Amino acid sequence: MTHIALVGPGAIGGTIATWLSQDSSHTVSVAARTAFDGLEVATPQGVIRASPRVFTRSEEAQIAQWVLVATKAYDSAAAAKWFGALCDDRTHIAVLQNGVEHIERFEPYFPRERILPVMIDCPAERSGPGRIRQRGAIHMVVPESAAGADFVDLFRNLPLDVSQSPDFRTAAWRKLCLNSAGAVSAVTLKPAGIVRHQGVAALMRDIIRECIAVACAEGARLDDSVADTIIDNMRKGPADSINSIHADRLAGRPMEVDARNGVIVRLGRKHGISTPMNSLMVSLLESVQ
Ligand SMILES: NC(=O)C1=CN([C@@H]2O[C@H](COP(=O)(O)OP(=O)(O)OC[C@H]3O[C@@H](n4cnc5c(N)ncnc54)[C@H](OP(=O)(O)O)[C@@H]3O)[C@@H](O)[C@H]2O)C=CC1
Ligand SMILES: CC(C)(CO)C(=O)C(=O)O
Repeated sequence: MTHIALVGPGAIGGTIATWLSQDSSHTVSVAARTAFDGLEVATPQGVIRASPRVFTRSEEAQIAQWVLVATKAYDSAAAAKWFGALCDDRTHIAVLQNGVEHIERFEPYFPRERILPVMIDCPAERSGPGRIRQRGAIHMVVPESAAGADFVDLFRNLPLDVSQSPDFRTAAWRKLCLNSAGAVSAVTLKPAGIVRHQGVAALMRDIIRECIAVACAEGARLDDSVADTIIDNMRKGPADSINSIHADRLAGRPMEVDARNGVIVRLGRKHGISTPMNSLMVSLLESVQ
């Protein structure tokens, strides 16, 4: 029996906690900021439900073997406040967030060697506390390592695609390419179908190409064809899909501007790569925060 604690039961955290709860060889508990009754996720395979133990105070927490953090990047310091109550010296932390700085966000609070970064690709939208629509398949990639193998094993009985990669850096940057373009939806308040406008697709391609240039300077292995592949896939996807930074703006929450576009500008500057389109997205989104 593996005890897994999930911190941040929103669109991603709620979906993953509900899936993990379908496997009776785990006990799943949830550290929440806002209390709720039960989880219900409309998945492509049908509706799944779970009633994990939900707590909002650290006095109610128990030590877990795995702590899965799925808060927004800007809530990382607050999420880390749970670690004292959830972790002992054997606990591993898995960071299910977008961006390329999973470890950097949590190493001020936890031993670096027990932090596992997770690239998660899963379009999920929260309609209310504990109510989520999982619009597509879940893919997760972790670095090849003993902890990575353990993490993959948590999902062995579930229909999720979870794998280890010898080149996690490339997987994370490839995902950031997609997310960098998602800023356009947050700026315009238009769902994913806006990519079908030719001028917008061209703008998104430019944003992604800047991301690719910085990714390569950081050691990822991506070429310019990634931009066309991402735009083609977005065009084929559902037009009404709302990405998570767009959802944040609609809900009046802070946005992951720094984790998704700011990081491209910051690291671009470090390598002498100019990133005007990502700078523009950062300025526009910061101006409406
Ligand atoms: N949604 C998506 O489709 C995808 C999102 N991602 C990434 O996954 C990460 C999570 O995104 P997403 O699930 O959309 O975000 P949500 O805003 O839906 O969920 C975040 C959750 O974290 C909770 N939270 C915040 N602070 C704390 C805290 N201190 N303790 C406990 N819980 C806390 C929030 O509480 P409250 O309920 O009070 O708001 C909320 O339930 C982000 O990095 C995002 O970029 C990656 C792939 C796809
Ligand atoms: C674009 C998407 C849905 C892909 O998983 C995502 O990462 C997000 O909404 O933040």
